[in-house]
Amino acid sequence: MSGAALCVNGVTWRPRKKAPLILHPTSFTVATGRVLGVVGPNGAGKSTLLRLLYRFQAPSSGTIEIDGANLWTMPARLAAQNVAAVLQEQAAAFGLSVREIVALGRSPHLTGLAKPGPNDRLIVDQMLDLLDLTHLAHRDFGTLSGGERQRVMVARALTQQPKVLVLDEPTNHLDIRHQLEVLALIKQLDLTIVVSLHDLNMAANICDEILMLEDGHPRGFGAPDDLLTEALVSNTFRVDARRERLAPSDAHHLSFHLPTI
Ligand SMILES: Nc1ncnc2c1ncn2[C@@H]1O[C@H](COP(=O)(O)OP(=O)(O)OP(=O)(O)O)[C@@H](O)[C@H]1O
Repeated sequence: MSGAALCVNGVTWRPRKKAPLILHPTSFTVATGRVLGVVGPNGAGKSTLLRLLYRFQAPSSGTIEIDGANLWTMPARLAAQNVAAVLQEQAAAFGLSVREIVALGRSPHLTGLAKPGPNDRLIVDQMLDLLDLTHLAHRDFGTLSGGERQRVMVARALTQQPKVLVLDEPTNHLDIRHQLEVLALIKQLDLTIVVSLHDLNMAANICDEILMLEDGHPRGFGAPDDLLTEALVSNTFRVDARRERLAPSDAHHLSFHLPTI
């Protein structure tokens, strides 16, 4: 797998013509293999932006390019070879096993009515192993816990071998161990990644750049240490944010308190 440059130029989104904008003009570039974190309070527009990136809803204006190719004018199959997504809410896939769900990730790579070949099966096995799912391969997806389902969806997205991986709150439902594993995986993947996260310390830890959204407006873009200042975090989230350095790593750590009146 290898990443691609993602270039977002002035995208906006509104649910219908003449409705107020939910996402105001937003532009940024993610270089090949970098991890962009999208953060902001509830209702800031994080999922709305992500939906434009995995071709679920079209931008009302602006363009999204992957290595210079317009994501929204390329054929759907090509788009699916370029971008995979892991979403917060997964439709229950009744009757399908874990292995069958993960194997669905190969669909954009199969031509016509072609059946999966040995290479496709090998990729599925590798991703089941990577996400610690081999022992669950034959279980009905509908019987899994929330965290197990989340790992299946990450495995399916990786089986798609995309260039850009979009993850909406990927650590929801995961216990601490599996959170750390999914975050370590995100850090180590040779892909371009856009991930929305509520935990700002987690975002600072795994992201190369952060985009801060508030009320559908981009409020800042930059390296975590530069962007996540006490002032920006306090103003955007309406809290008192303190930033200190942790020993012995010397990494920044944010803590939050309700403002005293
Ligand atoms: N189809 C729609 N029609 C009208 N409003 C919408 C639609 N989709 C989203 N919104 C509104 O747009 C705003 C942004 O929603 P979005 O889900 O993108 O926020 P978010 O930053 O992902 O929030 P959260 O952290 O709570 O998941 C919210 O106020 C939401 O109610």
